[in-house]
Amino acid sequence: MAVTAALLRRRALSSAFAHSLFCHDAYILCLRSNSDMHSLVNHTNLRLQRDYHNSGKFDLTDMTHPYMWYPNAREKKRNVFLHVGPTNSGKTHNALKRLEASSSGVYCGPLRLLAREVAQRLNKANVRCNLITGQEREEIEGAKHSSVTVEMTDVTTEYQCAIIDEIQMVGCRSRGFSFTRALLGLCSDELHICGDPAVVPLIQRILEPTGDVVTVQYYERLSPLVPLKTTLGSFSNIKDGDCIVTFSRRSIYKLKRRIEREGKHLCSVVYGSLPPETRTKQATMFNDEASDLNVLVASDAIGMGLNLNISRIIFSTLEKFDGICHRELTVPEIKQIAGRAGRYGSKFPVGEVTCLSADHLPLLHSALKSPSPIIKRAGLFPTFDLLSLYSRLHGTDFFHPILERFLEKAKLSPDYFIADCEDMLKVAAIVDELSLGLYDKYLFCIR
Ligand SMILES: Nc1ncnc2c1ncn2[C@@H]1O[C@H](COP(=O)(O)OP(=O)(O)OP(=O)(O)O)[C@@H](O)[C@H]1O
Repeated sequence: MAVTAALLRRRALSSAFAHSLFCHDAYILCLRSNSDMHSLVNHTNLRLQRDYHNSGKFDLTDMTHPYMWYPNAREKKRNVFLHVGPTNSGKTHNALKRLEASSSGVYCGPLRLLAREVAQRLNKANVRCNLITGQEREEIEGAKHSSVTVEMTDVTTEYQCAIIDEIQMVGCRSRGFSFTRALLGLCSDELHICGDPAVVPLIQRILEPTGDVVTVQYYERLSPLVPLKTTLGSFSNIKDGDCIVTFSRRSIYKLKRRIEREGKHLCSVVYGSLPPETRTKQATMFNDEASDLNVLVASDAIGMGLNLNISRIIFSTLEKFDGICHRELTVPEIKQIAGRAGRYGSKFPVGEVTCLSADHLPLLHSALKSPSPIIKRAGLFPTFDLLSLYSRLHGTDFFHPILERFLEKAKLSPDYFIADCEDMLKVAAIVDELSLGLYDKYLFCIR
């Protein structure tokens, strides 16, 4: 009770404090009166530095030039290679070859499982490689390479070679900003970016003011992918190498039981909230010809980049709950998931795709034929430096009011959108109850 009362008192104090701070809108600063902030700015942000030198003022909420947030990267003229094409076209393979041959480097991917796959590949090729994700940290002595989930990208270390995989996720409303941060901030001589061709014009526009040299390489699919004219029909038609895709844990286990009841197959399961070791084990057992688990039931967690021995993808539905509402899968999502079938070099050189319900066949076929819609904007979120300066301007370490106010005032160029911060604001309200520094609060919110 006492703890709750203290927390409530603190929250009330925090909002009263925030209100008094924000009654007058003081986000245009004159730095001459604050040498401490001046030195912080000089060390952190070229844009602020330039505006300060021009006029003695800056607007902290001006996010129109995010490429200037990363002075280390801007000191380099990076050679950027955009590897774009359909799934299973060898984009990541070619980029990884460069990473393996480099003296230092980093792979930044969208999934823990993918980061693990790359770390294993490099270590197997005698290139020592750390694995760093939000949940795991496996450091290898003497390693000059790391494989990380994109949120863990280190924009302060210098690399010879860096990879950002599945760059089309730059347009994702909740995670896109981490891809933008890696894209603008990685301090690497060579930067390889892999993904869907729908993102090319946006990346070219975003990188235009950086001085980077951008080369685009287009790829073709290495093995055929055949959309079937008929549905699965009966569960007795399930065969080795099939992967049934569905979008809730409940239906994953329901389908697994349904298939195993036929008595012909045992199923591995892969979905996002499985602990990483379990997920890796399930994927490995499905890939292992000696294992009895020869059918996979999975969520869209298998959709990106993973190399699994899948012969046929069977969509149990083409709708999913995306955290806000039930909606139809998008064209890129359908193509991405379907593209897992018939991976080049796997046991099944030709991939097939179908679904359980005949009602879904027309959408499946048309999606596989359509180009992905062009991605027009990239996610953006203020750096810690900006929020830290903003909080010091307002003299508070309460993260929620700072973030809320900053986002309200933020100014962006047309190539960017501000990340969906609903969840971050919820986390900010909780971490404001704890005795943490602003940096820890920031990390809690963005990872
Ligand atoms: N030149 C090659 N030699 C041997 N194997 C290759 C070659 N190119 C690609 N592969 C293999 O083909 C499979 C698909 O390649 P890769 O993962 O690079 O495709 P991708 O275009 O990045 O696909 P996605 O977009 O689905 O991630 C991988 O198993 C990869 O190792």
